[in-house]
Amino acid sequence: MTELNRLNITAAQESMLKEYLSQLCQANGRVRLTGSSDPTVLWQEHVTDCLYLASAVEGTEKIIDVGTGGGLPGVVLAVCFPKSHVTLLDSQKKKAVQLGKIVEALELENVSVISARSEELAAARREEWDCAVARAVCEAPVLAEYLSPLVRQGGCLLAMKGPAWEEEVLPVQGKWSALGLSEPRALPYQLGESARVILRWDKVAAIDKKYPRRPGRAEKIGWWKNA
Ligand SMILES: C[S@@+](CC[C@H](N)C(=O)[O-])C[C@H]1O[C@@H](n2cnc3c(N)ncnc32)[C@H](O)[C@@H]1O
Repeated sequence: MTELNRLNITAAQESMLKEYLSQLCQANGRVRLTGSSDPTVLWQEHVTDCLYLASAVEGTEKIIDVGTGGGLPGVVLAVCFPKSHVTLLDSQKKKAVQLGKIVEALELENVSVISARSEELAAARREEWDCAVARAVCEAPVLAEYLSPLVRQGGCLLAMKGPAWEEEVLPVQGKWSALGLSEPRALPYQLGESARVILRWDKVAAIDKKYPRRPGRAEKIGWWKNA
């Protein structure tokens, strides 16, 4: 399999991302937005990681980052692609409030911050985005149920995953069409010592009207059990 490359950024983008990390560390003192508050660790393990995703979404107009927390990967994508519009979504209001302040301080005009669960947003703004991305939110099958109702037919879903990704997708093999999706494709890359992948599903058909289900149903009753 061909390895994914990290997106090359300009000096101006690098300096904006460093400013983002500085804002993130300050905000972390108010609300826990990310595990580490060390800018070097955040750069090496978080921003660098998201730059691999960036090479997979280049050219996409409307992106939504579901479960964005402190803005990862969405803020990195917004800095890399000023012509794209990036929606940052998190169910925790206190995180969204702090993230809104970071976005304002960075003067990022191509970003919206929304506090809601993905199921609520998808009910109101069904299949509106070209691409939905997520990092460290939940296992792939549940995540796909969150993301698919937000994405238009012809768009794609991208999930950043560690080495255990195969265990997550195996039980659902051959069933993804129930969510209007192709079988997932793994785009591998290496982050330091860690073998990682971006899982990509193409949205090949409109999703059934029963999705999104009510908030919380996706974790309780796996969609694939009846598919
Ligand atoms: C572990 S954090 C990951 C944050 C960030 N993506 C990162 O890589 O650092 C997961 C976030 O997903 C949010 N989340 C979980 N399920 C969600 C849903 N259905 N809709 C919106 N946000 C959700 C949580 O509130 C939490 O902030």
